[in-house]
Amino acid sequence: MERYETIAELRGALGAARRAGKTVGLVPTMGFLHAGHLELVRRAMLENDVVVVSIFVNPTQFGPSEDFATYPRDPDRDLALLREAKVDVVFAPTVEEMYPRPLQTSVSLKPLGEILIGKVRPGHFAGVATVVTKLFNIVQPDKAYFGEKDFQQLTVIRRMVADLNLPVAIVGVPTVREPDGLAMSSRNVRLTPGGRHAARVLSAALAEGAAMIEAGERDPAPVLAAMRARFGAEPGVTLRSLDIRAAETLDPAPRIDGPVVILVTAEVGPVLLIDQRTARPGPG
Ligand SMILES: Nc1ncnc2c1ncn2[C@@H]1O[C@H](COP(=O)(O)OP(=O)(O)OP(=O)(O)O)[C@@H](O)[C@H]1O
Ligand SMILES: CC(C)(CO)[C@@H](O)C(=O)[O-]
Ligand code: BAL
Repeated sequence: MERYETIAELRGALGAARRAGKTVGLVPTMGFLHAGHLELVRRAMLENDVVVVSIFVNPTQFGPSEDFATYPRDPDRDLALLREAKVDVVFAPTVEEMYPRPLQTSVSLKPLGEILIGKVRPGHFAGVATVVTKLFNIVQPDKAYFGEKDFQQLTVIRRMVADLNLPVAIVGVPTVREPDGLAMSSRNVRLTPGGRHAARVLSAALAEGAAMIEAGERDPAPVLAAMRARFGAEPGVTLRSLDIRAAETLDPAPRIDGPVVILVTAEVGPVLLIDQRTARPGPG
């Protein structure tokens, strides 16, 4: 496995692979790897000759009062896991390498990047879209892999790629979960034992909501009410947002007439968790 910190070194190595006719897959991450990331890596390794995993905690997608400084980091463990997974290339740039001077250029999506999580984290998706564009330009992958757990992020990136005709295929990978249903996330490590137990309510409420839709419920109101009641019965968790949206566009879904996604944001102590589940309306 090769590890590069500079864009020039990485480009040199990938140029040789590309001239040899090899396909390149990119898995962008912020490190502190878990089985969810490793599933993205596994998919990428099945579908490409060379796999690049980037590890970069991107400051521009964090708001001033968010957790950039305390975001969990463990580069040595990450490298050991990627070596064990037989990844070809790790790109782990410094902030100075990615942002040698303040950017005057950015990619932002309106309204897609400003709704839902974009409303709670102003500027977040502009930070994500811009750094992902930089990573695409640096690596020039044939395919790039993103988790469905960050459903709005995946939707933003698909739309950006379509709008700007970026020559990369986006692959969405289903959410990897703990045995009790909790979506794996780097931030789970910050949960107290009580918080970890309480956090099961996210996936349990999503399962209940999806089951109602699949059983034929076409009105979002009773689905949202049943899910809110579950959160209400779990004092360790504060529901921050709960939405049912059209799965492809994230447009509001006043009636459930096609595939939808249920999106949850909740606070467990100081830890902000997100989860999602898609559902197709069953015969009502
Ligand atoms: N449980 C999971 N299953 C599948 N993919 C995942 C999972 N968790 C994260 N990913 C994906 O891994 C990529 C890198 O995510 P990131 O490094 O931010 O990890 P994370 O666990 O989502 O961290 P965070 O605590 O910020 O939510 C993203 O495309 C993300 O959607
Ligand atoms: C896509 C990403 C690596 C961009 O910084 C980040 O938002 C993440 O880890 O999901
Ligand atoms: N996985 C999303 C990255 C973030 O929370 O900033």
